Amino acid sequence: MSAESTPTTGSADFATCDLYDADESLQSLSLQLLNLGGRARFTGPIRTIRCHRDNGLVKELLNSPGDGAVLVVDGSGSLDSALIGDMIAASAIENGWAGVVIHGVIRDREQLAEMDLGVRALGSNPRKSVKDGAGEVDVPVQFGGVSFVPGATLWSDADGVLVSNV
Ligand SMILES: O=C([O-])CC(=O)C(=O)O
Repeated sequence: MSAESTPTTGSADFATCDLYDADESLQSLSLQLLNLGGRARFTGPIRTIRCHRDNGLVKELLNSPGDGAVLVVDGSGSLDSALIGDMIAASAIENGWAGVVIHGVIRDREQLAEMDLGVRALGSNPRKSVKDGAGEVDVPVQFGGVSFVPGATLWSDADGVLVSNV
């Protein structure tokens, strides 16, 4: 299977191992983000947010049309407050987002595990974030040795996360 022949949105049938074998230039995330959503395999074009313990922008963006995109949130790796929970995840599903990859934590872990959304994060914390809206949308972000550029494609499954180069 090649990356070119793989559907690029939604919960398509692919294997990240096969994609990597077909194209070793793909970026692979070594950071072991947990698979916490009910959709374990997801892919789509990347949108991004950079924020720190403030999920105002995350809530706003996931409440707008996702068109099959994956939102990558660089929460600077903070374990101190959740960047999404079940309400924000529900609005992401309603708005057609494929998934959310978070360098940070979530809450409502049991509920997210049952929801049809890809969710990867460092873990969970019941403490919520503030909603002042501080941060940046659709800027390139980096973590775990991977550069996440808006418009690049992300694939996530049980084995890990791959990102195309743009
Ligand atoms: O509102 C938040 O900050 C997170 C949350 O609990 C939810 O999405 O349900």
